Amino acid sequence: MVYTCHWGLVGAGEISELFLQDLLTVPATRGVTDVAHKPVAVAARSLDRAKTFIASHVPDLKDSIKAYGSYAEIVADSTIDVIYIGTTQSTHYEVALLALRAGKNVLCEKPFTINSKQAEHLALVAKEKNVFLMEAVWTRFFPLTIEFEKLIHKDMVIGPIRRVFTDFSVCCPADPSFRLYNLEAGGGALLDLGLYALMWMFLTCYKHPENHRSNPDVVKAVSLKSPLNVDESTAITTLWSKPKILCVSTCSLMMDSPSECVVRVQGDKGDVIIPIHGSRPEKIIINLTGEESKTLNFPIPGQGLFWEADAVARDIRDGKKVDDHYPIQDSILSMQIMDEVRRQNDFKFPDALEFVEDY
Ligand SMILES: NC(=O)C1=CN([C@@H]2O[C@H](COP(=O)(O)OP(=O)(O)OC[C@H]3O[C@@H](n4cnc5c(N)ncnc54)[C@H](OP(=O)(O)O)[C@@H]3O)[C@@H](O)[C@H]2O)C=CC1
Ligand SMILES: O=C1OC[C@@H](O)[C@H](O)[C@H]1O
Repeated sequence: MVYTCHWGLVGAGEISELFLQDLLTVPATRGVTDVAHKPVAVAARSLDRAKTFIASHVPDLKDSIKAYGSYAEIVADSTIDVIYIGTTQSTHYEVALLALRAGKNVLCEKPFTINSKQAEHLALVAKEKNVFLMEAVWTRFFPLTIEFEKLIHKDMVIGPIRRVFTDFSVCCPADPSFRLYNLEAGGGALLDLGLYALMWMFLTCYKHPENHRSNPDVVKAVSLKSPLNVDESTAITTLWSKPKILCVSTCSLMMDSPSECVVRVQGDKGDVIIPIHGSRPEKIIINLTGEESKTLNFPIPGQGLFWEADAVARDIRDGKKVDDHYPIQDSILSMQIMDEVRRQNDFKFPDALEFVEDY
């Protein structure tokens, strides 16, 4: 039997539109037959904005998707199984608390929060309320990513891993009206883009079978600040002593990632490379010493946000409170590493953003 997951979308911005379009694609087009999705409602900070969002992006559904003019209203809607938070990161903590306290399951856009204390608090509230909580790091759920993990860890195609380079950079207009250059919106390269570079580090080093999900032994980082006070470029070196891997992860708002390679994993027998296509990689290249280069293709039939939505639907169907593939503990560690990078570089957000309730 097909399980249909009922979604409520919070925030009527860019990513909510892409997420909504992906919820509406037919699951069978990506080979999925066990779960389906139904968007039930969209909330914005004004009713007009929510209505305009629905009417302009999904005019055919304007009578079947509800519009709410406040986030408090949507989290009280009993027909919704899970709330998707697509607001700016400056608000994730506050909006997720609102939804969790209303007893709702939550999928919250990346970066999960501003700091790790907020992330820990959300995990605690989700546990108390016995609801599901996950950070929406969509790329983790791509078939490409799952194959990448299998190739390097299970199949060990390149033998023992020695060194890893990961990057995610996007050339952005240096303008505070753009959220990535705006400190008040939780901007900067690290939280928004560095998170992807750290994701590949997590998959390669943290999830290495010999690492047993231990923290890195060393985290050393340098950041270049913009006059607007956000980090424009950051480089993070991590050392993982159990599998004996050195990893360099970089991010920048000043230039795009080199298209030929955002991830390079070097092992004794060769390299595994992922070239980038925006934030939606579609190829894995395997270069083994003395052999012809091999390219594996993973076309994305849509935006690619539906794979994380499918995983959430299965988790909710099965009564899980944490996703096995991306447990909340990994989001907390990711935020802890970013806290440490910011501490080493004296990079603080305004107090109102760093705020954590006593818990
Ligand atoms: N997974 C992915 O590929 C991507 C993820 N993201 C993540 O999604 C989130 C939103 O990004 P994006 O959609 O590009 O951003 P937008 O600026 O397009 O939308 C952000 C939304 O946040 C809401 N919001 C609530 N409070 C505030 C506030 N105080 N200031 C500004 N906006 C507020 C607004 O909602 P309202 O409509 O209610 O007014 C607005 O629609 C970010 O955390 C980003 O990192 C972004 C791009 C890609
Ligand atoms: O998550 C993201 O991925 C793509 C980027 O362009 C965007 O700014 C970021 O939020």
